[in-house]
Amino acid sequence: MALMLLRLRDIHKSFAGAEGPVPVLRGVDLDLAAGESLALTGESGSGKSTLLHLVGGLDRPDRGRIEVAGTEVTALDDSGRAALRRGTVGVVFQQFNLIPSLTVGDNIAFQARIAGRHEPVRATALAERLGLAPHLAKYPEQLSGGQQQRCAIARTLAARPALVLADEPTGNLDEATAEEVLGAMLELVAETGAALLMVTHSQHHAARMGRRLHLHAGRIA
Ligand SMILES: Nc1ncnc2c1ncn2[C@@H]1O[C@H](COP(=O)(O)OP(=O)(O)OP(=O)(O)O)[C@@H](O)[C@H]1O
Repeated sequence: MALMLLRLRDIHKSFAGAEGPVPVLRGVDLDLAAGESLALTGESGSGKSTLLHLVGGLDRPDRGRIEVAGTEVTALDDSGRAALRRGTVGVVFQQFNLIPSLTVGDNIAFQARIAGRHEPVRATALAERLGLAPHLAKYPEQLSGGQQQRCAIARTLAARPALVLADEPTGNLDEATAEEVLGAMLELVAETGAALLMVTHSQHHAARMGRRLHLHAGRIA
């Protein structure tokens, strides 16, 4: 049986509103096995990014249990969750969070170095695959938004995380480039046997993923 990389049980999350807590997630269950790719869709404000933040250990649920690769994230302290993000979970968020003082090449290698998995040959191949080879010596501010987005994707994948979380990773790209980058992501994730959980607004992109779940009214519809 494939290793279960992600298991969510009865996840609840509210945020403070003017008239008391506003529930965003109201009992989310989800399983994702190694090698699977899952598209998470749902209208704007339905809680997709919130769910990714909880899985990535960037925030805590009010209730429920999150397990990543057999580790109960909900039981970890801040440093435990940071260690999980260094070693096991790779995140590509809407904000690229590239390091301005590092070249594109060093940005790509950064996460892999921290995880102790930097392989220059792999990093170069990734850069070529994502159309970044001519830009490796540049700095992030010299790249277009789409190139920065691809750099953030390369940085995450270079570290070979077991679970990749991506929030609209192709949102800044034109349709043709988005298609290509999504294809590359799916192949690269499949190559390493990782699991991919990706938020997308594109039904077309969702259809290219192994499974699709829709978030509505705080639950998986
Ligand atoms: N830190 C926060 N504090 C207060 N409210 C928040 C916070 N984060 C998210 N919310 C609220 O929770 C709801 C869900 O937000 P979230 O960003 O998860 O939605 P989303 O489905 O990812 O939306 P989009 O598709 O527009 O990115 C929204 O109503 C948002 O205003």
